[in-house]
Amino acid sequence: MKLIVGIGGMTNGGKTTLANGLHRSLPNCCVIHQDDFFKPQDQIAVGEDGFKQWDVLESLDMEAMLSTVRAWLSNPQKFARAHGVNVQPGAPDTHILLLEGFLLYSYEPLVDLYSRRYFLTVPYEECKWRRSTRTYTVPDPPGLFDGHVWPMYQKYKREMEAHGVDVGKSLSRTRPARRGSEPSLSHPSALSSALPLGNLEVPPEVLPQSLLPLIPSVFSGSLTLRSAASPARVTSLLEQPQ
Ligand SMILES: Nc1ncnc2c1ncn2[C@@H]1O[C@H](COP(=O)(O)OP(=O)(O)OP(=O)(O)O)[C@@H](O)[C@H]1O
Ligand SMILES: NC(=O)c1ccc[n+]([C@@H]2O[C@H](CO)[C@@H](O)[C@H]2O)c1
Repeated sequence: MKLIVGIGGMTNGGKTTLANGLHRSLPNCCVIHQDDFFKPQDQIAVGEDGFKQWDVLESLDMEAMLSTVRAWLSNPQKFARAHGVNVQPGAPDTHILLLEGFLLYSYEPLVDLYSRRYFLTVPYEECKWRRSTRTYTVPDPPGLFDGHVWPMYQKYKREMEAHGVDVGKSLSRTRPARRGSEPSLSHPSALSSALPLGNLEVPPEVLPQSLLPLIPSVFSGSLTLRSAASPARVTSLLEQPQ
């Protein structure tokens, strides 16, 4: 069985931290980071506002990202080996691909491939503060967060909601797969079924509390937290009733 899990959401919501933690904890698990598909700096348009438009879909080479996902789909074992992931001989024949990024659900060819979509958010103030502590390969110019990053986040989230892209739900009950979409996962109704993956031990600092109720429905087996404390600041669309 092949599972593609989206770890999406706003900038600095903790996506990379969570994806890397799950990647370390799960067997036969690969991760693809959307940030690795930014176009070169000289191809990033400058908007009327004077800012380089890093936070729009056109600034990412999404065709290249889709090709990488297709390579995994066509042969997850080979993909895992090529990316230094140990394929565990005793583990069940389940392969997981984590896609991590801030615009995961806005690119039509990918949107129906997910078995599960997560969307991590934190409040505006927390996001702005975290972002101010980060230095990207191209550092943020003054005013970028309020002038570009936050408005684009709101725009894409509104569009995602308008298109009915559900997050945090078993996708066998949500959008039907587009006919003829290639590649597709073999049996959508099987995607939300329990997977015998054995124990998943996740340190609390990488697992927001709000994700706890949902993780076991994707990754069965037992979920162990190494300590009782867990960051509580992460809020999420996941908390919407299903
Ligand atoms: N659960 C958490 N609780 C508190 N802080 C966290 C948590 N997860 C991540 N952080 C902190 O938030 C910041 C951003 O984390 P991370 O790089 O994982 O976010 P991201 O969503 O991948 O961001 P970006 O997409 O902009 O690269 C880091 O400083 C990290 O230490
Ligand atoms: N990774 C990069 O090259 C890069 C350069 C400039 C800005 N960013 C920011 O990354 C975030 C997504 O993780 C976006 O909000 C970009 O602004 C990334």
